[in-house]
Amino acid sequence: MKLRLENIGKQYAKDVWGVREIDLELEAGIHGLLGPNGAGKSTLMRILTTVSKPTTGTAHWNGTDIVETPSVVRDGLGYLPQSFGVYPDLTAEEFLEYIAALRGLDGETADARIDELLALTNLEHVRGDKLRTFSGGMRQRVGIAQALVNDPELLIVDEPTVGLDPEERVRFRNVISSTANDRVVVLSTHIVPDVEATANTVALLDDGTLVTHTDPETLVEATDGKVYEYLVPRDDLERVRERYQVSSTVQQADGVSVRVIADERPAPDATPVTPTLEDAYLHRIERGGV
Ligand SMILES: Nc1ncnc2c1ncn2[C@@H]1O[C@H](COP(=O)(O)OP(=O)(O)OP(=O)(O)O)[C@@H](O)[C@H]1O
Repeated sequence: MKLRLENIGKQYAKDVWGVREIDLELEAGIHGLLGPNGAGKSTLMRILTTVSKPTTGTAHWNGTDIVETPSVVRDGLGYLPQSFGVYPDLTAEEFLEYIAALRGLDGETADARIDELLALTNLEHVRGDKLRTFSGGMRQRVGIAQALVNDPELLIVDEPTVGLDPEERVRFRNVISSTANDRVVVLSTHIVPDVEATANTVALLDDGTLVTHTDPETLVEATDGKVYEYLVPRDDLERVRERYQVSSTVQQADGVSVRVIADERPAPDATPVTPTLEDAYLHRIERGGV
């Protein structure tokens, strides 16, 4: 199972490229497509889902060109778009039955699959409830269930946790984690913890180009020795921000504790700390030339 992109570029207008020169190889597992707004994630997802054609390069799914033969992707694709419309008057079960029918599953197979998916997404207890009564997080879990109805080899999930509360976010990540067996999952997001909790690899996009594609540990290791914490007077915070990439701040009685990414110790009393994926992300995005 392999998705292979070579030199993929998408040009929207003269001098306007959504993505450029993307080389990427994705095998079974969860792959976080991470980048700030405007980095090119949606552009790349549209190409992967065959909604849009690349201007340059080639994309192959298991060796078949997806531009020439989009059906190789479409037939085995599960997709959860950013804004997932639901039918408010259907129950969760009815909605999944409807999707299963659209996907051509026979009644018996559909029933078994829907039971399985409702269990996977922790929605068994509300299977008979109308979707209008569901929270945002529950809807997203229905979204994942519908994307998995045909047991797709390629699952694409676009910004799935936006607008969810922290508890739902964790729940959703757990569901995503349990879907990765024997399929390629592409999780597009600008929320680093989503990727930290689930992804086997991270493809970092910035300004339309691929900054790096590696596993999260390697990405974090590359930031080793470059993250510091120290206390600054409140009035100095702006100066620190101008000089360094600030990963976080914590207000304290005697000033602000800042966490910065810096190639050298930013102040005599700054303590080196263990980097997180968020630190590594900021480090690479900054280096990517913001
Ligand atoms: N239809 C379009 N016409 C012109 N420019 C576009 C079009 N779609 C996207 N772009 C530009 O391409 C670049 C990448 O956009 P894209 O939507 O792929 O980024 P993104 O990473 O998905 O960001 P977001 O999270 O904000 O959707 C941006 O500079 C955007 O303005």
